[in-house]
Amino acid sequence: MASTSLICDTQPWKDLKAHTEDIKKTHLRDLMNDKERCESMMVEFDGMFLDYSRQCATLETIDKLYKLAEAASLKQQINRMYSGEHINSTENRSVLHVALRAPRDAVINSDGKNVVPDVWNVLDKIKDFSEKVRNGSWVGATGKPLKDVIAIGIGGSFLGPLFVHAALQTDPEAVEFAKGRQLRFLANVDPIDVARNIAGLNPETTLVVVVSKTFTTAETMLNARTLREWISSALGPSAVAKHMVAVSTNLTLVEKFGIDPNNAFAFWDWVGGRYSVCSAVGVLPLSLQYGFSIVEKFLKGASSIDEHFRSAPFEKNIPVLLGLLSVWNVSFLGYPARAILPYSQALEKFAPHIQQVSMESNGKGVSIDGVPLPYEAGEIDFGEPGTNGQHSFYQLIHQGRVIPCDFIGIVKSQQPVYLKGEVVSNHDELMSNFFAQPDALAYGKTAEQLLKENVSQHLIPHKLLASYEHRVTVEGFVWGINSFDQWGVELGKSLATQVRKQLNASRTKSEPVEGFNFSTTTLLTRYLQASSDIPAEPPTLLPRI
Ligand SMILES: O=P(O)(O)OC[C@H]1O[C@](O)(CO)[C@@H](O)[C@@H]1O
Repeated sequence: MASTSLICDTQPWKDLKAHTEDIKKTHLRDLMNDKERCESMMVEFDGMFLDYSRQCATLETIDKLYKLAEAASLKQQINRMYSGEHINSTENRSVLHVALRAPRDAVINSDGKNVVPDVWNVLDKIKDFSEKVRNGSWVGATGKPLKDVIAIGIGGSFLGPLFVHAALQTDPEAVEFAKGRQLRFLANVDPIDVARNIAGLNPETTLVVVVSKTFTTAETMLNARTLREWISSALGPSAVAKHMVAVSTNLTLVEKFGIDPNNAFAFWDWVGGRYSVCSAVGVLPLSLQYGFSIVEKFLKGASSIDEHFRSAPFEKNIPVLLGLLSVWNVSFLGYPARAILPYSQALEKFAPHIQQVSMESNGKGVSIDGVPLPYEAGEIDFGEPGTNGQHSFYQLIHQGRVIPCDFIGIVKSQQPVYLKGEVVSNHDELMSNFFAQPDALAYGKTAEQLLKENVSQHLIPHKLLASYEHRVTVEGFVWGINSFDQWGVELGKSLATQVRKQLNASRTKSEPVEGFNFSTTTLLTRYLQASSDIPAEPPTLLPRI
């Protein structure tokens, strides 16, 4: 395609538009009776089993979607990503999170340089450091082992690591490695989050990891200063060297903050924040909690999907199929939302993480060349683990609106329970719901007959993660947008800077609120008035719980 042309001007897009009318006349119940169709809508790779037969699509739809992919040069776009081209053109950067989990001997170039050795240097450094902390050869300022970790970070410097931590918390092997240790995440600038994080912790035995790609994010830096004060007021300023380390691409600012660059773990501008869980962003805190060997397994799983995404033909390529179906649902069937429904409590933080990966990536109104899009891109992602969601928002999906759902099932529970006298194990009970709900949605009242279907096979978080990352990429490539920048978010940040300046000026010099619209001026003024009697407290006076 020419650089300013849009995918909606291509014949495959127009064909799909026309085809939508036929599909709308078809009931999913009838589509589900076509065994041949259903069989061809099941794909398996390395322990993952995808069944997309409950999508409102026929084999003809899928064929037309492949043609759309061709028109969007999807294969070439994927190749460009893997070969380190600057596909994040607005920021003039490669997009190479796949290099973070590549095997040691892989070659992945960015700007003519193989980045894999750099990746492994950092991984080796993390392995070494986390082992020292875990075995007590790296101790705190008073000689005590550091058994608790607070990771400070927000957005991509928080959600991915939190998702993996939540998934590992009940994994029997990981639990053994984590004995006697705690990992907490401090994200919100709300002082309540600080209070909750330090509750019950002793600075003497706490290691703080400041995680920020830019090392400029206002919330993270204030939280970092707050915990620096918490440590130095208790143990003296020199204790910071033993109790604070950093993960960042900006090592200059790390040093300026007062963290020894030797205790900083680097990553690179070719890693987007929301794609950074496999960099030191996730690997460091998780290795401190569970040991590097557990985290390495995670990287290997993601790498397996990376290879699959790069090389599998589209009809067997799980992220490509997921991406094309999402485009179909959003841009052709007009369904703006998507529910992510893992039937696994261990995946409780998966939907919030994917929310950022997907919505910050593809929530765009212009094409990569700056042309306003005459079609919707991105979707509203939300979700909860089953069965909890069933008792919350499922009713609307059953009878209110059509919302495409990702049902994610796990074959083996991390913590199997089978009570004597019960008909099924607790996990079977969970999975009964997993099998029932998609059919209840597809068929209405005939769900009972379909409970016997075996939809899912073994599924593990690292593969799930990489598959979803690549799905977002596929959608972005087809929609012709840049999935790797986030200018909307940047606008919010600069407006917050203006507000911060105003609050400071009003509080310290009684300057009136100016330069904002009527509504914001009113609200700011009222806020300043109502909070004027709150005394300034040094961070050391934060409540100790
Ligand atoms: O890691 P940093 O630089 O602190 O940024 C945190 C988050 O802020 C954003 O830039 C915008 O919210 C995200 O993309 C990023 O994950």
